[in-house]
Amino acid sequence: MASSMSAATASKTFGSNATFSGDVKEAIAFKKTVVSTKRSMREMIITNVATRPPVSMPVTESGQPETKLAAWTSVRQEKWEGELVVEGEIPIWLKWSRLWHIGDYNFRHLFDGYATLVGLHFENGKLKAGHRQIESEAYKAAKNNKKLCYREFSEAPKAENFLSYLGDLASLFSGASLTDNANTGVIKLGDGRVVCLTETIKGSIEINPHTLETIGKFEYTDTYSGIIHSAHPIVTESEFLTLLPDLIKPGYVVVRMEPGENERKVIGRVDCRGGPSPGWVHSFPVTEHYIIVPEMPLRYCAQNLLKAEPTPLYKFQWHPESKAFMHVMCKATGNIVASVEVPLFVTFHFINAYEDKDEDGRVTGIIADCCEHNANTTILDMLKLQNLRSFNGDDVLADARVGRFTIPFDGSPMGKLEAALDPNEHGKGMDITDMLNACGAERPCNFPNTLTKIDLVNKTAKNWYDEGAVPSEPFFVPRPGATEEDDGAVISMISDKNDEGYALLLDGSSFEEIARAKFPYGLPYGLHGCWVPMK
Ligand SMILES: CC(=O)/C=C/C=C(C)/C=C/C1=C(C)CCCC1(C)C
Ligand SMILES: CC(/C=C/C=O)=C\C=C\C=O
Ligand SMILES: [Fe+2]
Repeated sequence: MASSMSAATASKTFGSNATFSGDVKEAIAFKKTVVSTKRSMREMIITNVATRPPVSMPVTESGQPETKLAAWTSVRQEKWEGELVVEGEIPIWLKWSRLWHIGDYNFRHLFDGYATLVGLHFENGKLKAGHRQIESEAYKAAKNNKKLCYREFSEAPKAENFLSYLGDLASLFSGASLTDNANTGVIKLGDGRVVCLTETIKGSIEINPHTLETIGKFEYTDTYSGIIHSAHPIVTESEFLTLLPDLIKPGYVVVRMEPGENERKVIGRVDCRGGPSPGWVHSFPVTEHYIIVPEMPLRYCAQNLLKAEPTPLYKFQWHPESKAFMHVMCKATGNIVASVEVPLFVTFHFINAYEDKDEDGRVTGIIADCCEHNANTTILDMLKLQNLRSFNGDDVLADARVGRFTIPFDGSPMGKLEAALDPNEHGKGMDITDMLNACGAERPCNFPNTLTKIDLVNKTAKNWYDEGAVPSEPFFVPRPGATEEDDGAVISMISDKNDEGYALLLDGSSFEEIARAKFPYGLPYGLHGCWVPMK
């Protein structure tokens, strides 16, 4: 990619020596050939898989059996640990997976589900793996009461009467009724603490990356009283940067937190240029000197936040009349150095951003790339579990592209948004990216089903595809001593046909398969993860 590496990627490093403890008494160990590499076959010991409870096969509205992809099902037990052997030298890999139902309660959307952490640890040729539920208040309350007790992404407990609705209103604005279900991402702070996040601020939960145990709520000690933040802060060894959407006075507060601290300090503020509320900021990009604040016309909606039943766009509303903008804030001063109108867009994930310079080295503008859904909000509906489970061969995934924003610094009122490469290179599917590597599409499909490596200089892509399988977010791990940006391994967790699943390793450069290691059972689709270097 013709750009500086993002801080988030640069912070992923190698480590070693993570251990998982297993309950030997309960363990049901058996030998099974599970790892195939191009060179050898190896053995794995799996623990506790026999505790898998029976699961009934879900059916679609028309009564047809649904897909046997574990991706769209619940994880089958709260906890599992096991070990298998591969060649390699990769540290703990934390990755998300989901519990879609609790008791009889079934969630509706991919962005719902109680958080399960999945850890992969490759060390000296051995792969240890495990998963464990995060003990959020929302999860514990749902488990104890056998019903939803907090407002989740697409679901809310139903108010029993008008008075309790009024109480709900108050508790919404205080944040008390919102979930702390940290099901979206996991970050390693510069001081080594590992925190799981979602878009509610109270859903920041510290975990032990070795055991995957929940340590407790990550408390911010500043006085900021807002309730939501971006799901993807930018985290480096030296700082944590995030955006706090202001729903009262539409805008965004940009904050920074130092390693070892729990206090976010304000860098600056951006007022929205459109209304009636700030645009959804699932993620945002930064460059060396600037923080880029996107103002997307898919905006938070206070009325929808209050509804118990899902609306077509959940907690959001599409406001094309409010237009779309990109703002650029100087990291050092908090001043806004550019604010341009751009074509309408829909994105969850920014990929990267860099400063464009003239011959004298002066910054002339910003280039920012994202996974862009052609300003089409139907992607949110597509990600309903019922839609994902009922794939019947029709090509229903809406087209997406690498959207490249150009934000000039010369005072022009308009910026540009164009495809950075021909979307046919990646099957016109594009999301869930780790810089160069993302998920693309092999049509027909209803969800991104390939791993794709995008080359934004030559405007080409290399694709990996396994018929019927759904890959999770690819993770690039550089080889120690690498000088080329793609010298390393790409790892993804694959949900395979027939309820199976495996960890996949691709060569970062050729994108050829190096190894795969089968899990004892398929795991539900996970969103984001991170590397935790071991001491
Ligand atoms: C793209 C993606 O993964 C989005 C996840 C979004 C989440 C988890 C949003 C969560 C929210 C709540 C749980 C309640 C309040 C509103 C909102 C921020 C939408
Ligand atoms: C799964 C996903 C977003 C995850 C957010 O964190 C987006 C899928 C988009 C499909 O094209
Ligand atoms: Fe995300």
